Amino acid sequence: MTPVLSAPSGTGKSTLLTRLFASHPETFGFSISHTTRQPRSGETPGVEYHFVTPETFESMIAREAFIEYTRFSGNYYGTSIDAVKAVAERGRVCVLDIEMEGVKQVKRTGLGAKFVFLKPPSLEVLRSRLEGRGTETEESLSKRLETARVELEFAEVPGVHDKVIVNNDLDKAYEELEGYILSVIS
Ligand SMILES: Nc1ncnc2c1ncn2[C@@H]1O[C@H](COP(=O)(O)OP(=O)(O)OP(=O)(O)O)[C@@H](O)[C@H]1O
Repeated sequence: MTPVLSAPSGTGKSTLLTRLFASHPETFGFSISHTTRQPRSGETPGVEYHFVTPETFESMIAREAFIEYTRFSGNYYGTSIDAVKAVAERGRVCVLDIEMEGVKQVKRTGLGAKFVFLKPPSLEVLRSRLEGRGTETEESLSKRLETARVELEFAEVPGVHDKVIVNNDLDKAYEELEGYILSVIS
């Protein structure tokens, strides 16, 4: 059973998953995604992401190396089959951290998955979190907010997600996420 966590960018997936993995270091493992975006300061190739060129990424698409991939804000992001296998080979549960298009693709693969959607309290709060993180330009901020609107609409479709958690109070959201994920993997 693979837990899949999705959310609009900036909702708090990385924050919550970092906490989940730190609390249960023996249980979980991140699959390392591929991306064509530039590393941000403090990011190490092969740790947060495998940073690759668009040419390399497209050759991986052609040989069907990805479980899911998306083009977002002008860059590709994808989860390779090998990256997920690498986690299982270490005896860990792989939690997939992906966005809406990835959710649709994983649904099509027939991979045994439980879909958890993390929801921002509102689009206004999401905007201020993205601004507070200090990683966005005005242009990338409005792109992310527009994408978020579409993702929130998709999340309303009945049956798409097995669990919806609103990330308002971080500690409460964490407890809900931890409780749910531990229950589906045991
Ligand atoms: N419950 C919360 N209350 C207030 N701030 C929060 C909360 N959860 C996360 N944040 C803050 O919101 C910002 C975005 O969180 P984070 O980087 O974890 O989002 P993300 O969903 O992983 O985004 P991306 O998909 O773009 O990587 C961070 O600065 C984080 O500290």
